[in-house]
Amino acid sequence: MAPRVLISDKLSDAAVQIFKDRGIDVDFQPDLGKDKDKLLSVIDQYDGLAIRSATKVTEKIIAAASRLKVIGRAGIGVDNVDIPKATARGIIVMNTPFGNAITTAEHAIAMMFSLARQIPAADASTQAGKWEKSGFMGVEITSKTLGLIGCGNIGSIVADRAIGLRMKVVAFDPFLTPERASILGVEKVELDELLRRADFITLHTPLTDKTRNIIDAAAIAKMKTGSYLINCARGGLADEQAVREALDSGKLAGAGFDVFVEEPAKQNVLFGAKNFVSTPHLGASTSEAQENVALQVAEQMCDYLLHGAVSNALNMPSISAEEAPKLTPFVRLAEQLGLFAGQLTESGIKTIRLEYAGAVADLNTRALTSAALTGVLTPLLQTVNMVSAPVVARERGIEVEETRREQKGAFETYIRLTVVTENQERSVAGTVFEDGKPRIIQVKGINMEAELGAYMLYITNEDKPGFIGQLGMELGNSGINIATFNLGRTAPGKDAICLVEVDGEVPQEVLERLASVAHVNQVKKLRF
Ligand SMILES: NC(=O)c1ccc[n+]([C@@H]2O[C@H](COP(=O)([O-])OP(=O)(O)OC[C@H]3O[C@@H](n4cnc5c(N)ncnc54)[C@H](O)[C@@H]3O)[C@@H](O)[C@H]2O)c1
Ligand SMILES: O=C(O)CC[C@@H](O)C(=O)O
Repeated sequence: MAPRVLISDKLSDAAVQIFKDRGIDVDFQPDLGKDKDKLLSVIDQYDGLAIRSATKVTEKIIAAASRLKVIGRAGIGVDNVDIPKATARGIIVMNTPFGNAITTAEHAIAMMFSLARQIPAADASTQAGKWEKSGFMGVEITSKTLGLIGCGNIGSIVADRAIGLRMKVVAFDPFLTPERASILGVEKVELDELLRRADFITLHTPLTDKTRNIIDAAAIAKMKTGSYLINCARGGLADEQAVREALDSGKLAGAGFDVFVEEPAKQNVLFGAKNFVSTPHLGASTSEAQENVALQVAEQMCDYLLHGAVSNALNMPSISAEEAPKLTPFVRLAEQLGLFAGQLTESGIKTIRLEYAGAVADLNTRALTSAALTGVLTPLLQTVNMVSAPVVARERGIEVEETRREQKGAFETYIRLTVVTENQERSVAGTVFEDGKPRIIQVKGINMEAELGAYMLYITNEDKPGFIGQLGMELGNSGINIATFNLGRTAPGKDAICLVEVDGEVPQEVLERLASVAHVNQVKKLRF
């Protein structure tokens, strides 16, 4: 069955076409996202949800989204998605980090000109027939200092445009390296210095605990009298009440906001203030940007739903479309190793160790580790997947270790997984042969070569004559057909391990009879 995607916000039609062309069943209901109850009632029918900012993907929506695998945000900010809850449910959240950056940077520059020349107020006055030529004295931008708070994708483009306008640009961004600042032609400064020196300040950070109200009354007090403030990033970066007071007192000569603490902003303390210019979250609203983000999100969601390729996910390492086919058999192997160890683990897990040797070490081992963790945790939790497994492991205090190395041994490439519990340490290793099928090559240090089927028996025993015959007879007498049989031992007459693939479920009473066969130490059924 083709995956089903719901587009619940106003996305460019280009996205719909991409989904259709790639064989995905798509429902385009651009206003559905605003109707929380309706969304809640239909979300369980979809594998993918494509949104902009109007759809709020809350904990409740995520809880009801039993089939959902991916949420695609056509845009940058994902503050309308409960990412921790999505992650816990194994749902990938992806965005399109570059598609609307130029457009948003241009909006910030447009705001700067609007403020410098009071264009909106002058326009309203002129169209009202007032011709107030002396009422709208402006300021020149050339040679003024622009202070960027946040110098990532959008901030850097704003810097580039501002330098083109012959402005001096200073930037406060703790993650901006001096090298990058020098490439961009901006001066990296601390916040206080920026506040003190800038004629125009523009905000380009996400809204976090650190950036909320980064422009508050105390920050405004440090700014130049007659300076300007622009916010085209997120409502809440500036304290709206404090900005209003600064506009009223003339401390700020103007402020331009595209984003508000509460959106849609039908009322706001800033409305009506002198030289306050506002737009209704239009930063990303150009046909070019909307086409870009719609195409990109649709492609990314299709790549994931159809091929498992992951790009621009906020809660999962990237797997390129090119890499996905190479990775797939190793993902299966890693998950099988995890399932194997997870089903044999009965006490609290302290550490899960992954060792990648040979060619597999050059692949995306973060994704493989996620797959292995999924396998280990599935017998305990059932609903865990590659997105949620690393978080679940962390929450449970499980230490995850990963090592990679070149391999010169018998197998060209292999993965070894070790689970350390309070009581013991158990390792299982596997490889992928040329046929693309995963094989188990070592269990607890004992070499063997076993393909895992859906129904397996794991038996540990002493290596004694007659054991195999007795085991086969017991299974045969119970009507259970053996599909494959694999043995390994430490040394003749010593510890041995037997992996038997059977054609169906083995009832409990048969397991008990097998456990009582002479020389058997342990019998456990495993499912893959
Ligand atoms: N108005 C709109 O329609 C619109 C459109 C696109 C993006 N946005 C918003 O614009 C903002 C920036 O987007 P971006 O693509 O440039 O993001 P980005 O992640 O590329 O850049 C953000 C920058 O902020 C910096 N930063 C983080 N914490 C900081 C702090 N405490 N102080 C200073 N800098 C800090 C980061 O180091 C990073 O360089 C986001 O909030 C995004 O949601 C708004
Ligand atoms: O979708 C929009 O119109 C706004 C997008 C913008 O806020 C973003 O973070 O990308």
